[in-house]
Amino acid sequence: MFSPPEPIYTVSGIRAIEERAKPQADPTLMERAGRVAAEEAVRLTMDRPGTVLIACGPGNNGGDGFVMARRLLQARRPVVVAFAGKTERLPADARAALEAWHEAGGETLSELPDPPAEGWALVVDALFGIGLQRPLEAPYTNWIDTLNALPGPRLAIDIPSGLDANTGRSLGRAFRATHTLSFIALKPGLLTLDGPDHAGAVTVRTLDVDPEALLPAEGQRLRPSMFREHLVPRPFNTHKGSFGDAGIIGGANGMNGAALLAGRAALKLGAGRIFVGMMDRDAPAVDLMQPELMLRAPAVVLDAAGVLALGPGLGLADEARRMMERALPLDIPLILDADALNLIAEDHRLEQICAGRRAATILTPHPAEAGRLLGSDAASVQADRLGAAAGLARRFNALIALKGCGTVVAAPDERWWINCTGHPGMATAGMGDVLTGLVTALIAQHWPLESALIAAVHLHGAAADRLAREGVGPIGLTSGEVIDAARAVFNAWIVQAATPLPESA
Ligand SMILES: NC(=O)C1=CN([C@@H]2O[C@H](COP(=O)(O)OP(=O)(O)OC[C@H]3O[C@@H](n4cnc5c(N)ncnc54)[C@H](OP(=O)(O)O)[C@@H]3O)[C@@H](O)[C@H]2O)[C@@H](O)CC1
Ligand SMILES: [K+]
Repeated sequence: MFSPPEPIYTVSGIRAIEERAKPQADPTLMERAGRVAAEEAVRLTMDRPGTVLIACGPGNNGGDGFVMARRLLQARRPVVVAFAGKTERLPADARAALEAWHEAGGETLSELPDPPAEGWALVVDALFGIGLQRPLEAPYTNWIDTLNALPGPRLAIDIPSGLDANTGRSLGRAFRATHTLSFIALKPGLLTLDGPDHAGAVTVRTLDVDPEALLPAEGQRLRPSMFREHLVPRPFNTHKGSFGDAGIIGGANGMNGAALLAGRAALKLGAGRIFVGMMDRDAPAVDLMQPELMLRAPAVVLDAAGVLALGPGLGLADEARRMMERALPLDIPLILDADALNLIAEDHRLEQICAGRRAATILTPHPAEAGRLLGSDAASVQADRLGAAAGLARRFNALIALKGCGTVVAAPDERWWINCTGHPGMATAGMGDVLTGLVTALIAQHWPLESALIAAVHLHGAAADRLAREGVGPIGLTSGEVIDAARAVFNAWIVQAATPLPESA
């Protein structure tokens, strides 16, 4: 549960580590990679006797495949190698690996063979790794289509072929793995955008290299250990005033529910008092499902809140714009989502006030909102989620949570994290409002902003994961259900955090 955060490196980072590790590496990194890949193949085929198919490509990813094949052959596992490249164009290490495979008695085919009657025990993709430069074309796309159509377990070596290791974008076509064995460290592309749909279960083998000793982590996979120090039981001698005054402003006509969901999430994650300012003058005066919430006029909430979230169902009317003009200069932390972001995107003056704020700001855009803020569009944001999140963090001097598959959190000082909790059932109405409420609650309870955002993002997904495990969703999951589950997961974390670590940890 509290395992350390895992470093993530982009391709240039991995290359830099490789350069530094290579001179001392004996056996070579490729030898090590092929060996651990063979071990993984043995593990995956423990109860599946039969032949392993390895598809090898024109670079060092293919070289890993040749070493793997040799190791499996030496372990008396039947293995077939298909090589989609030219021997004379292979890089030196990969060519040596191919020669060693031939010397060990192995053969290479130049086309993918038909599967045996009983099917392949395992299909291995060693076509392309982090050296992929451009969208794949025929014949590689045909190879990948054929491999993807094969039943049974499919193992990708380092990264599924066709996936951009930096962005997670499928370039033309990408291998769909059930398992990915990645070397040295995680790459962002495994964790965000199309990555999780293609990588399956990801395992990292460091190849006896300590990446962080050679290059500080560029990013990190989000883990509860990063905010463990704040997961502490409440002292007995406290009262509701000890846990902060959270304000939520939104809930325009037709969107009352968005503000209520955010308020309920803030309540159930422990904020002391929650003021919900409804933009809709005809909104109910009380949330009958959650009468603990104090529904007030938005102007009252502006004055009452120690931390303020603007956006859930805020709308784009002039009153909403005026509310933003009053809220942005306040000297309290602000969480901006949904229409608060859209208003900033369409009003240069609001944008400037927001970027120049002295107090802390958090923006939680989805890709379309991020696109509007950056003056681009959702597709451009998705083409480089890390870059978009980092760009927004710099532009607004704010913490950013760019939502979507593999939410990217970015800080203005260039640090970033990728979250891996959550599932597609979360793509439903109100889910962003709940996240807003969770972040607001933690800040109300005096968590440092960065920890609050990271914890809320992780918790949001972990709550949905817990529900899915219990049979609630993924499809049809509602955001209201996530609120109750978030409360349960959060309290469980606090109990676990108080449990002493075993001696060996
Ligand atoms: N880093 C490490 O520490 C370690 C790395 N190791 C392994 O090395 C892998 C990286 O190897 P790599 O650099 O040779 O790149 P790789 O992915 O095999 O592809 C390059 C080849 O593909 C070609 N090519 C590219 N795009 C193409 C396209 N769209 N369509 C067609 N061709 C395309 C490109 O040709 P070109 O672009 O020049 O035409 C070149 O021939 C890494 O993922 C890991 O598995 C481990 O051995 C040990 C530790
Ligand atoms: K691969």
